[in-house]
Formats: sequence, structure tokens, C-alpha cells
Amino acid sequence: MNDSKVLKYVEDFMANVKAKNPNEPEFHQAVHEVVESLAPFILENPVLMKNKVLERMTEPERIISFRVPWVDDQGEIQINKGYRVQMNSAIGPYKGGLRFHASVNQSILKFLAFEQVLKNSLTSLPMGGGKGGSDFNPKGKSDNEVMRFCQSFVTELERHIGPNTDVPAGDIGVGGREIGFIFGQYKRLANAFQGTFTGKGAEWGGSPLRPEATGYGAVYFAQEMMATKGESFKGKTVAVSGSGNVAQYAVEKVLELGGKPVTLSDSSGYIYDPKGIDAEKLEYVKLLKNAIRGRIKEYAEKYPEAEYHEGERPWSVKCDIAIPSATQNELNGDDAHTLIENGCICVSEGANMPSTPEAVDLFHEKKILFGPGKAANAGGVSVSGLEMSQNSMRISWTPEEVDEKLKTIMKNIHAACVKHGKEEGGFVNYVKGANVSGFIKVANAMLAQGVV
Ligand SMILES: NC(=O)C1=CN([C@@H]2O[C@H](COP(=O)(O)OP(=O)(O)OC[C@H]3O[C@@H](n4cnc5c(N)ncnc54)[C@H](O)[C@@H]3O)[C@@H](O)[C@H]2O)C=CC1
Ligand SMILES: O=C(O)CCC(=O)C(=O)O
Repeated sequence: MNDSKVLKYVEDFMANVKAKNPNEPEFHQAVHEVVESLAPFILENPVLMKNKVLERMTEPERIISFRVPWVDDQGEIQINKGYRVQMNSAIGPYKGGLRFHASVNQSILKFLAFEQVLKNSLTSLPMGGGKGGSDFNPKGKSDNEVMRFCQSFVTELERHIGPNTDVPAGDIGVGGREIGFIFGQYKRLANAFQGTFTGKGAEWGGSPLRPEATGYGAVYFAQEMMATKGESFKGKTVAVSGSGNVAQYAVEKVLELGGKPVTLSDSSGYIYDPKGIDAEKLEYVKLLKNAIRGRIKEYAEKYPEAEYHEGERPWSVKCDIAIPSATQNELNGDDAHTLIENGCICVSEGANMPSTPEAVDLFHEKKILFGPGKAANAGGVSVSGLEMSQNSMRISWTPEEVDEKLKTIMKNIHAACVKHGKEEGGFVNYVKGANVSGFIKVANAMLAQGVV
């Protein structure tokens, strides 16, 4: 394919996306990466151009935005913004998490929803893509405040979702506690016990291993990538960022596979434990973050062998494998350079779009193993898909059954990335592989369903 033709296609496409969606840098970033990967494929398939498949895919089917009023513990009225971006339903009901974080805005939710469409397609399960959330900041709020906020949020959202319409789940700031409050209020409003949310508790319709699935999946994906080079986790030093749901279970699986996790972080800084974060220390992190809701620096107060670095990210620590699991754009070009200089051979994204475009370019240039979020972190939504199946069939699989299915899905996603991302000389561009493979299924469904 002629390079200048490809460049022109990408430039024109992005100019249009930017004009239609001004001031949405995260959305532009996510779309740009996909358009770059897909341009040669689309140019070779005029039917996709004629039917404006990618143009339609980058326009959400619907965005719901609403007021979320609630009363704090002092009796003050608080008002937040709530959103649900229903991006694409060509292959199934909208599916994707809810994010509660002060930084949430339409651009961030559109980037997440767009990524989710391709990710969900990669899982091979019948799920469309969506994402939602609020600029509500759960930090420092009491359980009662979080409950009142969740009840107000879902009171508005209820009319737009359903088990065959849109099935939300957790993301940053939305874990088991929040899904419990949301589901409880939803059940009252809908007057039905149904699988409209995933990430539910084990005793009330949740799937075994849903909490573990994203972190475990990111490690399984890294394991698959490393196996292509005859490598494994055994004896490898691993840098993990974040300390929430994804990070905790990534560390757990790394330990199980014989690796040595040495870092964790939150928005205030990171800890480096040169002796390694072992199973007992990980239990403390779970208590600290999921129950006490404290800061990661308390790890270094409890374990004096660890260092705490205020206001920094963990990428200057020497490691073999990196699993960024906090948030978008947390690993930039300089960080990528440092990681590679320090001998890092594999990056598996637990978070969504944690690496900036400069970082991704460098990983590709230096030909290290790089698994983009939409492939590497797809384990979470995959087990959500399995939760939907169990709810529909009114059955429960065992943790072993779910883990087997999760492993198979991650293996298949890896194989699909290799199939569509292998370049001359054998290097696998997993970004291209994930984008092309995820796109084909959604595009075919859209072509079959006409101009909708
Ligand atoms: N929970 C899930 O099943 C899935 C989550 N993801 C992605 O994984 C990432 C982490 O999500 P969760 O672990 O679920 O959330 P969480 O709320 O459990 O944890 C988020 C972690 O990221 C840290 N963090 C948030 N903002 C930060 C910032 N600006 N700088 C540094 N650290 C920051 C928090 O301190 C916390 O440790 C997000 O990108 C999310 O979209 C992706 C797939 C599924
Ligand atoms: O399990 C889900 O539906 C949400 C997962 C999610 O938000 C993600 O994959 O980023």
C-alpha cells in the first residue's frame, strides 16, 4: 500500500474527527491510533469506505448526560455530572464499565467507549461497547455518601439500560461496594432481579473470578507474548503501577507464576520494594486499598525495606516486565526510553491507554513485546460476558471453569493479534493486530445491518 495514500487518509479522517469533536484530546488520541492501524486495510476494501463504516463507528450511537444531585453528611446538596456513552451495539448490548473520578468528562468516556467496542469484539463474546461514569470523587467520602450518590446516579440511568440493552460494570472508583449500592437501587426501580450489571457479589449473581479477571488476564496475555520468545515470568522482576483492582490481581498472578513484583502506585506516588511484594504484603495492600481506603505510602511505613517516591511514577525502576495498571497516559516517551534502557522486554497494559503515542512508537521501534490495553486487559470484560451468560442461564460456574475459559479467551486474543499484526521479519505489532481483528467483526455486522 502506497504510504502517502495511507498518510492522507489518516490526516483527512482525523481532521474530520477533530472538527466534529472539538476539545476531546483523549478521544482524538484513541481514534488516531486505530485509524493509523486500519488505514491500509480500509483502503484495500472499498466497501468499507463506501459504507463509511469507520466514520459511523467513531460517532457514538447515543450519549446520555444527566444531573446527579445528592446530599452529603453535612446536609449540603452536591451536584455531579453523570454520563453513559452508548458507542456501538452492532454485535451485542452496550457493555463497559462506569468510572467515578474527579477527572471524568465526555472526552475520556468517549475514548474508553471507543476502545471498548474493539476490545469486546476481540473477546469473541456478543457484546457491544459503552462506558459511563461521573466526575464524583469517592476519595474521602463516607459509605453513606457513596451510597446516596450511587442511588441518585442509577435512578436516572435506570431507564436507559437493561440486560439486553446496556450492561454497565466497574472501572476506576467503582468496585464491589459501588456495584452493590447501584444494583440494590436498580432492582427496586426495575422491580426485577436481572443481570443488568456485572461485577456483582458472588452471592447475588456475580461470577467467580470477575474481581481477579482483568489483572489475571493482563498477566496471561504477557505470558503468551513472552512464550513467543521462549520466556516466562519465572524469576522476572515486574513493575506494576496502580494499586486498585487491576494492579492487585496482576501482582497476585505474577507471584503465582514465579515472578517478583516490586512496585505499586497511586495518584500521590509509588512504592519500590526491592525484596518483592510477597503474598502477605499483597494482603496488606488489599486491606489498605479496599477496606481502609488509605494511600500507598502507608506500605512503606509498614514495610521499612520499601522506598516511597512522592509525586513520581514507577518506570525508572529496573524491571524485565511492566504492567501499567493505573490510568491513561501514565507512561510517556521518556518513561518508555528508561524502561528499555533498563532492559525491559515486555509491556502488558492492564489499564486503558496508559502509554502515550510516543511511548508506543518507541516500544515498536525497539521491537519489544507490547500488548495494548484493548487486548491485554480484555480479561475483565470477558468474565463480565461470562457473568451475563451465567445470569441468563441461571447457573454458576466454578472458579476453575471460569479460569479455564478466561485463559482460552486470552490465548485466542493473542492468536488473533499475531494473525493480523505479524510484520515482515516476524515482529508482531499487537496494536495493529488488535485493531484490525477487533474491527473486522464489528464492521461485518454493521455492513449486514444496513445504514443505522
Ligand atoms: N476494573 C476492570 O475490570 C478494568 C479496568 N481497566 C482499567 O484499569 C485501570 C485501573 O482500573 P481499576 O484498577 O479498576 O481502578 P481502581 O479504582 O480499582 O484503581 C485505580 C488505581 O489507579 C490509581 N490512579 C487513578 N488515577 C491515577 C492517576 N492520575 N495517577 C496515578 N494513579 C492513578 C488509583 O490510585 C488506583 O490505585 C483503568 O485504566 C481502567 O480503565 C481495564 C479493564 C477492566
Ligand atoms: O466488565 C465490564 O463490563 C467493564 C470492563 C471495562 O470497563 C473495561 O474493559 O475497560
